[in-house]
Amino acid sequence: MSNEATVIKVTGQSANENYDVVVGRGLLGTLPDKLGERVRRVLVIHPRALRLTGDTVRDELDAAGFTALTAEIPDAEEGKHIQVAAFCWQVLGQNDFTRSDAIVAVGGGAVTDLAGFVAATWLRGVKVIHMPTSLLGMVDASVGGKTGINTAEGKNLVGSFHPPAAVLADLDTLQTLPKNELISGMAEVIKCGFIADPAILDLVEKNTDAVMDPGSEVVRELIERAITVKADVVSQDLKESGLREILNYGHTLGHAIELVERYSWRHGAAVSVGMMFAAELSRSVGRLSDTDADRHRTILESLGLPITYRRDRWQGLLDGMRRDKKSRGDLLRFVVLDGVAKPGILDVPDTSLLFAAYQEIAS
Ligand SMILES: NC(=O)c1ccc[n+]([C@@H]2O[C@H](COP(=O)([O-])OP(=O)(O)OC[C@H]3O[C@@H](n4cnc5c(N)ncnc54)[C@H](O)[C@@H]3O)[C@@H](O)[C@H]2O)c1
Ligand SMILES: O=C(O)C(=O)C[C@@H](O)[C@H](O)[C@H](O)COP(=O)(O)O
Ligand SMILES: [Zn+2]
Repeated sequence: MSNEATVIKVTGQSANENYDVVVGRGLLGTLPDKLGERVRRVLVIHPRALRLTGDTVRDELDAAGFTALTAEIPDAEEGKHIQVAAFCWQVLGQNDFTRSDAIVAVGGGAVTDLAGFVAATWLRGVKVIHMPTSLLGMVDASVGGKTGINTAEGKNLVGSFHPPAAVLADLDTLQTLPKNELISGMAEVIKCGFIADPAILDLVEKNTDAVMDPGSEVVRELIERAITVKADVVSQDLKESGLREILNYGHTLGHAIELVERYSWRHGAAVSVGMMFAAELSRSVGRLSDTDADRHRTILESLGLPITYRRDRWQGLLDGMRRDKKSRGDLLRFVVLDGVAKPGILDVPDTSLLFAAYQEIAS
């Protein structure tokens, strides 16, 4: 097992906005260096479930001479709420955080999204470093600078682009991650396989047992490959003016399912059904072969990810999908595939096409 850290580089809009995504073990000791010399105060934001880890990070920073404190926030999507951001702003204000101070996010994607949003908005932008502890957080949420919170109307409807100064993905933290969370993260890994890196799909198909072992070399390779896909895309198109939309494969329906289910579904599970839908849509308009569409079903099912959704929820899903960020006026837009690693966009002015594709995955 390799103890060497892997560094994947993300290129920003200017040289001082470049940052490293470090994948390895025992990375906490490298945090002070990543924060840099100007930082004095650090707020470590973590969920209740990771109190011990958050406290360890704070103590390490204290020992390194920083003034560090923690903010404990509600778990999972409960944390991506305006009132939670307001609580963090209050802590920052009451502790005199200046523009040269910093935030460290310790947790899954919900924490990095919320902490990134707080960092983007405090004094109009302070430094944030992400220490993702879930698979999904490592391969997706901590990279690329999308930050956000949910509103009653939908997922991630408020947010901004605020890239981190560094991402430290410590593989050891995955040892305590519940299995369903590992599986959820695998959905985003597989998404990267379908949109850009077919080797990911081959690895998952050939190593079904090792994929479920967070300590395996296969999981490490999958993590590094998925981060590389994301880093390449966001380095070219940070603000989603074109290419970055491919990272939204499966998310138009996926986010609508999360909303309809009041966030009781894991993000990756919803994206899994969303990818099935996008594949059926791609097939129905003659852009994706039967073989490639069916490959979605077999690979997602092999990991225990859901591939169908309730027939009676169509209208609610359609309402949710209209608020997707890729929509333009009344036009719904979907990321589709013209083949594996050949993503494209489908404009859908007529929802009957969507309904027909939905019948293929409705249960
Ligand atoms: N900004 C982006 O580009 C981006 C990309 C993908 C997903 N997201 C967002 O990320 C969120 C999903 O992320 P997630 O799946 O990590 O969910 P999450 O943050 O809700 O974490 C999932 C659960 O795992 C727990 N957990 C995390 N790490 C753990 C560990 N090491 N040990 C034990 N428990 C642990 C959490 O406390 C939580 O209960 C969604 O809100 C999604 O919208 C954002
Ligand atoms: O980074 C991106 O861009 C993505 O689309 C990655 C998605 O996996 C992620 O869930 C993202 O938060 C969705 O973004 P949104 O713009 O649809 O809210
Ligand atoms: Zn996602």
